[in-house]
Amino acid sequence: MNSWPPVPTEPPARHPDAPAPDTELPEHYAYCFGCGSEVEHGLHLRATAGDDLTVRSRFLVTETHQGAPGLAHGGLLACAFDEALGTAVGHLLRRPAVTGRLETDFVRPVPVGTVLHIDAHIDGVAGRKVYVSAEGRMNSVVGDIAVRARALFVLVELKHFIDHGRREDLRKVAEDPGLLGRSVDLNP
Ligand SMILES: CCCCCCCC(=O)SCCNC(=O)CCNC(=O)[C@H](O)C(C)(C)COP(=O)(O)OP(=O)(O)OC[C@H]1O[C@@H](n2cnc3c(N)ncnc32)[C@H](O)[C@@H]1OP(=O)(O)O
Repeated sequence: MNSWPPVPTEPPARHPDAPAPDTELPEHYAYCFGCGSEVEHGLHLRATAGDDLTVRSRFLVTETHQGAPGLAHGGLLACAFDEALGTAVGHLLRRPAVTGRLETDFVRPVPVGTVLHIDAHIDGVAGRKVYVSAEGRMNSVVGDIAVRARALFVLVELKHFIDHGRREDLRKVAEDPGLLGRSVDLNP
């Protein structure tokens, strides 16, 4: 395996206002496919702040997440890891960021009905680049590893979302700010 992080990094610092360990984290956007409560067949990931630079997420694989009969779709598993890794960056650093690169190793098939326990860890920061990794275990925090993932998130300004987001969705959020879970500082 290639070395990780792939470039020299600084040790990341947990933001002083990051949620305390064991805090249940709110969804970051009600219409997010990964965590949003308004997306009927979304992934509905739930996450808890861990110690230091970690976040622990749970994802129940349902029959709407199948790729082969009775088995989770790999792309949806990648989505769950994108969400879990992004949640760690958002809540622990409290800075807006987007996924620049995501790699996944699918180690075991994941049957419908499995709860994946995803432990994400911020590994290093280099300028705007944040390197994060995670392991997903089957049905328990000490279960067999089913998926491993590593990602680069890139810190962005809020302007990124305003410039690129669809107008009608931005308007909806402006009218009902409660749709955003406020994981990050909007005026850092
Ligand atoms: C709580 C929140 C949970 C959220 C979970 C879900 C997260 C998501 O799914 S986000 C949506 C998916 N991602 C996107 O839409 C991002 C689309 N891409 C972009 O907007 C841009 O390419 C973006 C912002 C990543 C980078 O663009 P830009 O701001 O111009 O910066 P740029 O200079 O190109 O890159 C910054 C650094 O990252 C590096 N980088 C960017 N992309 C990559 C990549 N794919 N691989 C390796 N390095 C990369 C660049 O080389 C550069 O490095 P350096 O600083 O050493 O020169």
